[in-house]
Amino acid sequence: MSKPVIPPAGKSAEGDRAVKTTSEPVISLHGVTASLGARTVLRGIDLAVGPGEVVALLGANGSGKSTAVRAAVGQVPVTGGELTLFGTPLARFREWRRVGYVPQRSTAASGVPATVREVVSSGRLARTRLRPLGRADKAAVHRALEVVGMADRAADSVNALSGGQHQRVLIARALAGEPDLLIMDEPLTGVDLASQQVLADALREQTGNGTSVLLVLHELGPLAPLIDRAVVLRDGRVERVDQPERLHDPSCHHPHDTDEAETASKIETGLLS
Ligand SMILES: Nc1ncnc2c1ncn2[C@@H]1O[C@H](COP(=O)(O)OP(=O)(O)OP(=O)(O)O)[C@@H](O)[C@H]1O
Repeated sequence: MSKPVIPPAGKSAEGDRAVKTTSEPVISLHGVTASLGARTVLRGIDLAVGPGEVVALLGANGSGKSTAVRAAVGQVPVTGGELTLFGTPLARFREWRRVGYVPQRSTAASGVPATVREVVSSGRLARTRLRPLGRADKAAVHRALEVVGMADRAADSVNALSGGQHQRVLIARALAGEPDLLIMDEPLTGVDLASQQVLADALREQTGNGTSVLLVLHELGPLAPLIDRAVVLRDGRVERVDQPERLHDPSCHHPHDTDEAETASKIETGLLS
């Protein structure tokens, strides 16, 4: 199998677009099935994210979005179909430093009094192994903290943060690893609108450098312009795939085009039925 082409940091937008159309997906699910307990949750998911692409997983509560991304990072066993990361079947994939994962609303606190900087630094572990953080590692940690607007809280205990601030720290931890693929499960939950815009700007910068993003969302919000494709799940299957940027482009709308407006609004909520 040929090696995937990942554009280097600082690559031009034109170059990224060219790579998008020609390279193999950084993540690919084909007919993927998965069960939780006795319940079949994924019933044959097809999904692919190319280099530099941003794909949103939408759908009603319980449609299988979290299960799909958890399967992609090996947290839920796949019972059928094919799942590859960077062209390698999941079972043989070892390059986890290339993947940044932000789980669904969880806390950065562990009972152990860690500082914000320590938690974000742990995002470099897969790169540094057990070596102390070098200058480049510290710079990446600082930059990730700045990107999410938490640099001034670096020395604070994570136990002293609000829910939305925890979320920003977890996003910074994923960004600190400078991943080629960022997988985020509802990163906007509990994050105020201004911070959502900060995250949108951060993601735009990451994707400009060639990072691919797969994220679970309930609302596109400020991320809408970044999203190349919205994959809507329903009852463990892909119900439809849309291009929200086109749907949100006012030039694409006609005042009387109520069907399209209605579809756009349903995609916005992820409750397309
Ligand atoms: N541990 C579990 N055991 C059995 N069933 C589960 C388990 N966790 C989740 N489920 C079920 O799997 C289905 C899909 O859950 P999942 O969390 O993937 O949905 P989701 O689309 O991410 O939902 P939400 O928007 O509410 O986060 C749901 O019907 C849920 O009840």
